[in-house]
Amino acid sequence: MSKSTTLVVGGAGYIGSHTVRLLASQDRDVLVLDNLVYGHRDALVDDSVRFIEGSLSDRPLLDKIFSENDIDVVIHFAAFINVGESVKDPLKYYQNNTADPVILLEAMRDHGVKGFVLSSTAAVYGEPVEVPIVESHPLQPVNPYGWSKLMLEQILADCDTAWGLKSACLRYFNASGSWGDGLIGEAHEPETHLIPNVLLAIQGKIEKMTVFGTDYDTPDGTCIRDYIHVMDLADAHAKALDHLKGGGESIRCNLGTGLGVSVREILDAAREVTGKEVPVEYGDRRAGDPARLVADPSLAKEVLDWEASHTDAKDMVESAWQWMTGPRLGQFEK
Ligand SMILES: NC(=O)c1ccc[n+]([C@@H]2O[C@H](COP(=O)([O-])OP(=O)(O)OC[C@H]3O[C@@H](n4cnc5c(N)ncnc54)[C@H](O)[C@@H]3O)[C@@H](O)[C@H]2O)c1
Ligand SMILES: O=c1ccn([C@@H]2O[C@H](COP(=O)(O)OP(=O)(O)O[C@H]3O[C@H](CO)[C@@H](O)[C@H](O)[C@H]3O)[C@@H](O)[C@H]2O)c(=O)[nH]1
Repeated sequence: MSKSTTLVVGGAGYIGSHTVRLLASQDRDVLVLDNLVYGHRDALVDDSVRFIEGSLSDRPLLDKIFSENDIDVVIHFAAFINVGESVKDPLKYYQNNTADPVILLEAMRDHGVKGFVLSSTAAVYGEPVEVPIVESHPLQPVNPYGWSKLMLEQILADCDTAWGLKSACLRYFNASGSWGDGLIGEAHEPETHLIPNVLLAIQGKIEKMTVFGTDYDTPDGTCIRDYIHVMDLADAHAKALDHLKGGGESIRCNLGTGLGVSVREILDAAREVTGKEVPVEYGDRRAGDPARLVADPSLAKEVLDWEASHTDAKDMVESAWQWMTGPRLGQFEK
């Protein structure tokens, strides 16, 4: 297998920085492009990783990058990720998550780069008609964020037909946890995700966390999600990279544990891990939240020989807590 360069777009973000660190630890040549709108330069902890600050829509910059490097696969993490914001400001999402990546794809086509790994999402399925969710489940997103990703999946399929672009669309469920040494972890601003908000409330960094809805048709009335450890996601990207470098066909698969965990179960896990009470209030449902999102992860096992190694919700919470109490206290400087 050749040691060509992997371009990681959005590699200074949460999932990207963990994947970049894993790839670097495997002695792979990695170049990160990130405009740092939400990412952190400090999240790239390996000196061997080259970094360029810039946007995926900057065609002259892309031409320079593809001309000067022997890039065979692009891993594309860069996107806006806030579902609620996508409902209020859909064009922001369609521009950055769907339209701008077309510029990246045009540059790839023109420079003969034919491998693409996409951060897709469980949001492409919308309100599930059957759980666990298999990849053949109807694709009916219920928000612009989900549509922005689904449209990009379709664009990738069309590029395969037209010029042989091979893609791996990885539909993540709920990313969580950290590298584990406190140097990198989840640092979204604003933070909307459940596990970090629970831990921020425990630390007193936010006054309290709100449970969005207790009247769902689930055993304890709160929403059920499939929490997948960020290191398992990173591992799946390494495997997807090998799949594409080895001449594999385009694939689309779920990345989850296959296990559903409720919001209340996350609160219990947080109490157990930290030994502290969670300052919590019980509020209304958040618009657009399906009651249950749980992956059937068998296809990923079949096509990538990948499966989650962390399956206990307590592990995910403990790992997030390690980041928030580690040397950087859950914060990047820049
Ligand atoms: N976090 C989750 O639970 C989750 C679940 C499913 C899918 N995803 C997808 O995974 C990907 C990564 O998510 P994350 O949680 O790491 O988000 P993140 O915001 O931490 O990372 C995204 C990175 O992309 C960069 N970026 C955004 N637009 C850019 C542009 N135009 N040019 C260059 N860089 C740009 C940001 O600066 C940031 O560093 C996203 O595509 C997201 O939709 C995330
Ligand atoms: O302060 C909070 C935050 C969340 N929740 C609930 O916790 C669950 C998980 O929410 P969150 O952590 O915000 O993740 P999701 O909304 O499930 O979305 C994540 O997971 C999806 C895939 O399942 C991806 O598409 C999204 O990008 C990613 O943000 C949901 O039931 C929320 O209602 C709360 O009760 N209180």
